[in-house]
Amino acid sequence: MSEDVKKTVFVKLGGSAITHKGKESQANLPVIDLSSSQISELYNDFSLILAHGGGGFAHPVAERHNVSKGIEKCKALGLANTRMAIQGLNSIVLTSLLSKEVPALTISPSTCSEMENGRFTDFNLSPIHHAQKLGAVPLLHGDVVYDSVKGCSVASTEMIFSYLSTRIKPERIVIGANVDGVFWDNPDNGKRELVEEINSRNLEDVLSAVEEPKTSDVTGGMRHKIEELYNISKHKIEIFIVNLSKKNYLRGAILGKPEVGTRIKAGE
Ligand SMILES: Nc1ncnc2c1ncn2[C@@H]1O[C@H](COP(=O)(O)OP(=O)(O)OP(=O)(O)O)[C@@H](O)[C@H]1O
Ligand SMILES: C=C(C)CCOP(=O)(O)O
Repeated sequence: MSEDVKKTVFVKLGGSAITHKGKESQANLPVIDLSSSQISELYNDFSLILAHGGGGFAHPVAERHNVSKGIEKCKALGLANTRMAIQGLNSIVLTSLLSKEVPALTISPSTCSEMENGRFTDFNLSPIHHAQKLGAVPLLHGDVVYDSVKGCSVASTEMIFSYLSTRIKPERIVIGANVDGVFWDNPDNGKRELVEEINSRNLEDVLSAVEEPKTSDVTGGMRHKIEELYNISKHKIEIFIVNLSKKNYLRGAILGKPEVGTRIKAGE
């Protein structure tokens, strides 16, 4: 397929799936490998921009060092420790992708972006474009970024996607997690039911069904994810949350036809 007809798809490998989030620094290697295999089948047909979250590697370290409160609280050592934790996970994800012959190139947002009070004000896209020009697949990750007000801020993958999506305009965004999508409790039958689509009619109800994170999560867990993604979907970008632990769910979502998952679609 020629470069100009390839559709851009952003893919997040969520920390809830690629790590054991309740334990510190434990990667879920089978899920990482399963994701890498599906990416390996598809990366030639799409212009993929990959990213991964912090999971049980970065979130506990960031929390311990109060990184979200800025440099006065966390000091350079807290910032450095958190970046080391995310880089540790990045190296595991990269090893898996390369083992499946996906030419992934890590681009750390902390080296090419800037924030102001927790929102991106600048993100140099050249490293992403250069990687793509060379036939490589950019691999970003949640990170700790220089902040002109707080000194440093934690940037979630969803915040990164939000900023990038107004500039790169992906066809769709796929968020992989350890759940089939977003659930709500059905009071009629007492069961948890998958929300097939989050839209303007049910957004508030869905948000009230979201539970507070049970493990360390400095970026706000599922609630933050839904809020950021809902805002991105206002730009007519298709968004799916799918389960990375299930065979071929990621593949289906990248192709735009997820077997099971939650679609986020503003405006209806
Ligand atoms: N209503 C809900 N439906 C589905 N999952 C929910 C709900 N409420 C809370 N959750 C939790 O949200 C978690 C996924 O969100 P989380 O932010 O941990 O994912 P992630 O993006 O993969 O993680 P990371 O930020 O580390 O990359 C699930 O493991 C689940 O426990
Ligand atoms: C905790 C850090 C450094 C990254 C958080 O990124 P996320 O897991 O995508 O929210």
